[in-house]
Amino acid sequence: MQFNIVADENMPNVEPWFSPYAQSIRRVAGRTLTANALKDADVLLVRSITQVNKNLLSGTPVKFVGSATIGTDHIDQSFLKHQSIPFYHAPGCNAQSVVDWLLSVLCRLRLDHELNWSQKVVGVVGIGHVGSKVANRFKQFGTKVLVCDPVKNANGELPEHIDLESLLVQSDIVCVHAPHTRSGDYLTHQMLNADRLSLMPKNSWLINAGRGPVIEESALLEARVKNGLNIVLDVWPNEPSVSVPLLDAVHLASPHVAGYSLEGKFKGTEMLARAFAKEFGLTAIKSVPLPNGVTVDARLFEKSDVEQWASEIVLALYDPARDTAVMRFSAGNNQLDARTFDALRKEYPTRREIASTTIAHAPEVLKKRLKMFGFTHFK
Ligand SMILES: NC(=O)C1=CN([C@@H]2O[C@H](COP(=O)(O)OP(=O)(O)OC[C@H]3O[C@@H](n4cnc5c(N)ncnc54)[C@H](O)[C@@H]3O)[C@@H](O)[C@H]2O)C=CC1
Ligand SMILES: O=C(O)C(=O)[C@H](O)COP(=O)(O)O
Repeated sequence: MQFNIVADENMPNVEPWFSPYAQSIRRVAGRTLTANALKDADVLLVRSITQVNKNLLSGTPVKFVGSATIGTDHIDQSFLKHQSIPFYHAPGCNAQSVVDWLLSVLCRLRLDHELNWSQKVVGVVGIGHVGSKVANRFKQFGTKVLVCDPVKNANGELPEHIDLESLLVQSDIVCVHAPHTRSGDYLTHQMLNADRLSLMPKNSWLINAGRGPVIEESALLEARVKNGLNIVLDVWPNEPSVSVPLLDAVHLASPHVAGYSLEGKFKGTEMLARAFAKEFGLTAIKSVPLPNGVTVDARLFEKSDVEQWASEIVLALYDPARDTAVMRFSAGNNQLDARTFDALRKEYPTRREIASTTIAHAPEVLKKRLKMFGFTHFK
């Protein structure tokens, strides 16, 4: 059986993974996709910017939907289930990318704001694929970590869970890795509102790489002014638009790219291809190899302080200060508009993960520090 496949234009490797089963592969702009563009489609492959629901799929022959993402808040899964359309996403595909993004953020804050983050109390909200890796990485540095995940706790999976309010009161740095949900017992829509943010210690830090609407924009701005809250955002309350007052209020900004490592993107497509092959009883191709990772010469970043030296090396892979500057430069008077936000993501430069990177000429003391960040290749 051969399929007509419609895939988001920003998904890598669709051709090598899907061409063995494809009558056609058509690339489309995910944000503006309409039912009309799916009138002959058997398979729909999307990213987070396509709302997949009754409006999009009614009257189309689509019989498989895949999203090369961790998050699923753009998918009406109950509609798909009701229509018996199999749906797969890519749990965990870019979790390591988000961890690496966070480490770069912390290194930038260490250098620019002397934030000695590894000695602080860090609260992690949402302990799934991303949050659990984040918590474990902090523990490598000996950091005290508090965790909040009421869903896992209710299932008896997270005995160390503390409630959100206690976590906010006790943490110097809060990292949000929760999904965006609008229903259920533990909905996260605007979960971080003015009352909750007011619980955070003065001048503490809030970092969100989960979903934007988990935090209320007006509450963030108020907490910045009233409580000196320091803010880092990869995801935005009204994404894809970003208001200039909010962009001005944050210390570091990026256009929803925490998950954008090459490794994460490759894995997302691969997971969908394997799920697709299994669903239709087909044989998946073996692999699409990743390009070789990069080598960084430690001597180019030498500093007398080993923590600073390691930070400079992490920032050589990815520096969120660059994204911050690009977003500010690209914004108009009142907002960074949706089209510009999407363009920044579409044209995003290739980023490699820490674990794919080789460090050359690092002395033992530096190697020891770099291993804490997840570097494993040295020469
Ligand atoms: N910025 C980016 O580029 C990326 C963002 N994401 C976002 O990060 C989110 C987390 O990713 P994963 O860890 O892979 O997802 P996951 O589904 O593995 O874990 C999410 C965790 O959040 C927990 N959770 C649900 N409601 C909660 C609440 N009210 N309070 C605290 N925790 C709650 C769940 O129980 C679950 O353990 C995704 O849903 C996605 O929206 C994911 C990848 C990249
Ligand atoms: O996987 C997720 O969930 C994410 O947030 C992705 O990194 C979002 O990337 P796009 O699908 O919007 O390209």
